[in-house]
Amino acid sequence: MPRRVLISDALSPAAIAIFKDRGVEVDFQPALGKDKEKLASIVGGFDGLAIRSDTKVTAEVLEKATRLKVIGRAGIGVDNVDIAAATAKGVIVMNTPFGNSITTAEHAIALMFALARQIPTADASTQAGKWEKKRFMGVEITGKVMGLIGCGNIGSIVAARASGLHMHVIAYDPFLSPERAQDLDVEKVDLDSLLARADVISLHTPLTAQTKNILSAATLAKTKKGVRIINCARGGLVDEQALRALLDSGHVAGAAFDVFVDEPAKENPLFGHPNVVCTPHLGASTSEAQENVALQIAEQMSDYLTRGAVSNAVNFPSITAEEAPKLRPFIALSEYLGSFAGQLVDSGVTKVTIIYEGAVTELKTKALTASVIAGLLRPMLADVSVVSAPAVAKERGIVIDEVSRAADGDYESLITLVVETETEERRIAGTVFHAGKPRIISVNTIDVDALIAPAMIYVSNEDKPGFIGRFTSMLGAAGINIATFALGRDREGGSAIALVAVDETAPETVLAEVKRLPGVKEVKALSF
Ligand SMILES: NC(=O)C1=CN([C@@H]2O[C@H](COP(=O)(O)OP(=O)(O)OC[C@H]3O[C@@H](n4cnc5c(N)ncnc54)[C@H](O)[C@@H]3O)[C@@H](O)[C@H]2O)C=CC1
Ligand SMILES: O=C(O)CCC(=O)C(=O)O
Repeated sequence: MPRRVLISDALSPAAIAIFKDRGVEVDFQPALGKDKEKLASIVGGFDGLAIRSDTKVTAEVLEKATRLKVIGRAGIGVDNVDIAAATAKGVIVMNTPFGNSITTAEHAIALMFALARQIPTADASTQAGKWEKKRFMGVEITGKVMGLIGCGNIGSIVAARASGLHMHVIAYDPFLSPERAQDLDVEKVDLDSLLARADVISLHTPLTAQTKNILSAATLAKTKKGVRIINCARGGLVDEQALRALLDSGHVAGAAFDVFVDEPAKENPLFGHPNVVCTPHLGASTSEAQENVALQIAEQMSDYLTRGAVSNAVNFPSITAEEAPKLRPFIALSEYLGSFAGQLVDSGVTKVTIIYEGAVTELKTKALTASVIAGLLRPMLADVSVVSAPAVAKERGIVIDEVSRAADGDYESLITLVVETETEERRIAGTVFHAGKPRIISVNTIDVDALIAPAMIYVSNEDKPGFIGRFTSMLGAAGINIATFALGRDREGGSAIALVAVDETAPETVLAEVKRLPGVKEVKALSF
């Protein structure tokens, strides 16, 4: 079935051609994001949803998105997507972290000049025929201190532009390393120093619990008199009421805001002040940036939907289109190992250790670990997916340990899964041979060599003569055809296992009969 993508915001039409070239069907409805009900009513028909900031992908929308595999945000901030709900549904959320950074940094600089020279009000006054030269006395930018709160992609571009304007740039960003600060020619400072020293403060952080109201009444009170404040990042970083009070008192000389606590902002505490300049979330709105992000998101989404490549996902590790085919058989193996263990354990899983050995360690083991966990949890939770599994496991307090080491045996690549529950430990190992077929090569440290089949029977028994004959006759008498039969034992007369592929699932009654055979310790029907 062809993959279908819904574009529900005003993305550059350049995206459409990319989707079509890659064989993905597109429905372009640029105003749909503003109509929550209509979006929810049609989203169920699509594998991908491409958005900007108007579309709010809430848990309610995701509830209806029964076929959705990927949400692509043509831009940076993904705060209009309920990531936790998307992850829980196994939907990948990807963004384009760099495509609009330059444009947004340029907007911050444009707003700084608009404030310094009062360009919007001077323009309105001049065009009204007033010629008020005395009213619009500005300030020079050269030699002033630019204080950046957040110095990531956009903040560092603003830093470079501000340095070019002969400003002295200081930055407060706990995650900015001293080396990076030095490379950027930025002085790393604490927040209080920034507040005390900056002539212009520009915010460039995401909105998080730590950054919400980072400029509050208390911190704004520590700013230098005459400071100008620019917010091109996210509404909510600045307490708008507190800022208005300081604009009214004259402590803050000007504020330029592109983003607001409530958007679209129809009313706002900052509106109407003569020293305030506002734009309607235009930071990313240049034709260059919009083309960049539209092309990039269309490529990323198509690559995921048609080739399994994952890039710039906020809820899954990246996998390139070249890696995807190499990973695929190991993803299958990982899911089988997890599923095998999940079908064997009877009580709550407490810890999962996955040991990667040999060539497989070169692959994206995070994706393999997610696949193991998905396989493990699926027998208990039907809806779990590779994307949601790690979060679900964490929610349930399952400890996940990943170990990578050099090959130490007969296999080029080996994955061993150890699952601990309150009462037992299970250990299952597998590999992928050159033909790409996953195989189970040991169960509870007993060597075996079994291909995986949709229906299997696992038996653990004492290694005594007569068991195999009785077991196979029992299956034959029940009309169950054996496809393949793999045996293993730890030593003569010790513990043995059988992994039998059958053409149809063995009924409980047959399993109960097998269980009654002398020396049988455990019997399970497995399905993959
Ligand atoms: N107005 C618009 O149209 C646009 C707005 N944006 C927004 O701009 C913001 C910045 O984007 P990028 O630079 O690409 O993000 P980024 O992730 O590259 O940089 C964010 C920086 O904030 C820092 N940070 C995080 N918590 C902090 C804290 N508590 N205090 C100080 N610094 C902290 C991080 O260490 C990081 O260096 C985002 O919120 C994004 O959504 C992005 C594009 C367009
Ligand atoms: O798409 C837009 O216009 C908004 C861009 C934005 O805020 C972002 O990329 O974080």
